[in-house]
Amino acid sequence: MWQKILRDPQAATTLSILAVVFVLGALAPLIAPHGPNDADLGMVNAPVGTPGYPLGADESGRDILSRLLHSVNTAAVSALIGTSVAVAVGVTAGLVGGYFNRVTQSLTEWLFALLMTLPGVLLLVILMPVTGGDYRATMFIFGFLLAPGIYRIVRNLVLAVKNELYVDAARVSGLGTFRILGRHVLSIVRGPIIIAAAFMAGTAIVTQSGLAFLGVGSLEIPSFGAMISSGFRNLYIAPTQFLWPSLLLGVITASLVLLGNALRDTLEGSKPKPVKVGSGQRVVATTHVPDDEAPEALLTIRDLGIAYPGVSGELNEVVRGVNLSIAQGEVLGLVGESGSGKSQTAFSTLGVLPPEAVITSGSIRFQDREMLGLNDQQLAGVRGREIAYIPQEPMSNLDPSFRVGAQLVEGVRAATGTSKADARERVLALLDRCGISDPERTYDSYPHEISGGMAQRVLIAGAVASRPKLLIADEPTTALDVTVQAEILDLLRDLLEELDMAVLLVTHNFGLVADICDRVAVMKTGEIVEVGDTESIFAAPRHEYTRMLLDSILDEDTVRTDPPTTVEGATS
Ligand SMILES: Nc1ncnc2c1ncn2[C@@H]1O[C@H](COP(=O)(O)OP(=O)(O)OP(=O)(O)O)[C@@H](O)[C@H]1O
Repeated sequence: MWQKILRDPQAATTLSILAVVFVLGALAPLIAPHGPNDADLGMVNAPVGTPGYPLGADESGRDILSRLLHSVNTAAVSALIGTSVAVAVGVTAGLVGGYFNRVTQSLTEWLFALLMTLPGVLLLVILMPVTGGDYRATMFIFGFLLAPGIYRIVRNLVLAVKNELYVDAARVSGLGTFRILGRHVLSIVRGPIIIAAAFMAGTAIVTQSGLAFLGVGSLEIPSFGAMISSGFRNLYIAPTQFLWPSLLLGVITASLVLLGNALRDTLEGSKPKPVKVGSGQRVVATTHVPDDEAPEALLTIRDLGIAYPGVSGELNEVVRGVNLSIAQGEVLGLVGESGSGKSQTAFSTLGVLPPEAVITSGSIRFQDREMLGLNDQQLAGVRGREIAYIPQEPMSNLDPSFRVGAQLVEGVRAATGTSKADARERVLALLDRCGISDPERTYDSYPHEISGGMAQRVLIAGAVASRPKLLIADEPTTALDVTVQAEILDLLRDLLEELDMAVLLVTHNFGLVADICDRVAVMKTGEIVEVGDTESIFAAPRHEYTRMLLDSILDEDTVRTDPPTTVEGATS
């Protein structure tokens, strides 16, 4: 995290400025020529450059440079107290209010809503008799007034994260509440808290200065506010008295705000981004590749390279020099171990790689049209119409807020432009065709009301609705149980015959490959190692890795006694 922050020019510059200012402040007792309150009546309103008074002296003959240096310390202490109290109170209440039961949630919410209604600066002025004018006590109270900002951030993040599967997994693995909060929840809120703390430090400094400007607090304490107030009174006699503290206060608060912005860019930008449809993909490749493919090829992938930036910005290729082609009506199986690059290859064809992905080389031609470099609008004309997609996890591809029918109708209307009534008829017929026994009921159901197998049938119905020329199926049966897998497989086989679609089938499942694929491409660590028709790949695999994959198929009739086969570079 620190490496990332320091590599950002804005963060590095503002951090350096703040470090220099606050170190000078800390050294004030050693380097300041005078005490902050040492007055010399002979030096009243001494101009800039007076010997011993480089920035001049104020209306009481006090050295402005010395007071500035000591004021930095007052600002630092104010920021430290205000921010620490806000973070401690806000984080604790946010964790408790977000994680525990409804009563605790309502109680903390009510308390913090009440806190937010209090008039901040006015309250601090009113409480002066309580604080005795001590700016530290004032900043302590101000920390409570800042806490709702942190509380809201933490509470919302906790509410979002507490029902995640990994938090459930931690719970069932026996971790106590505080371990879960510390390990799984606090790590999520850390970034946003750091960002908010930077902004709050600036707010605390400005508020303390504002109070001092108004004369709230001890006159003995050197502070930017008190200096600005004194300079203000002398504005026409000695304008620079007003300039120096204003300038330094401006530099400190601007640096804190810019630092907060830079932290937000670096820390929030570092969160893993989900795959986004329509986010476009960055292509740095020259997409012109000699077209030596057979004219009947529907999809031709040539020399495809996909990379992701590593921690220090270097590109790591996860797909290299991939060549594939699929003819009209052909079913091509793309097999390989987990992480070999199958899904990346499929996603690049659909134009849905994550935004950080970079296509480093190659070309993807679909029906003689180059797909790489198309913008989202151009891709939208192809996706869902001519190229359709069936995902691995059907449930996560259906929006839980809408009924199944409404989601399918939306897709059909976008692809075909038919009326709502026609689209409904078509969807009901498709659901029926895809083996859903009560299409009307499924049409009116929410995703959580149907089973995984039904959800996959729904998505298959949606995918084939526009009679696409190419279907990309990413492990379409993996998330389903064995009997449902067989039914879905039957359905796919029937639909392929009926619609004469080409299919790119990404799978681990050799049974599925043997059943419906005409040809197979085998991928290993980002490269295609073997391509051939299904029969010859099964009968006589040429590559050692293909043999290893085939040898790993479980045989139901034989009890395996041999040790697992391995090849260099393959993971188990
Ligand atoms: N957003 C990402 N950032 C960095 N690397 C990524 C990202 N997405 C995928 N990869 C890497 O790309 C490689 C190929 O991933 P891909 O999902 O294509 O594998 P796969 O063969 O489909 O695996 P599986 O069968 O498990 O889905 C993996 O090493 C993975 O770590």
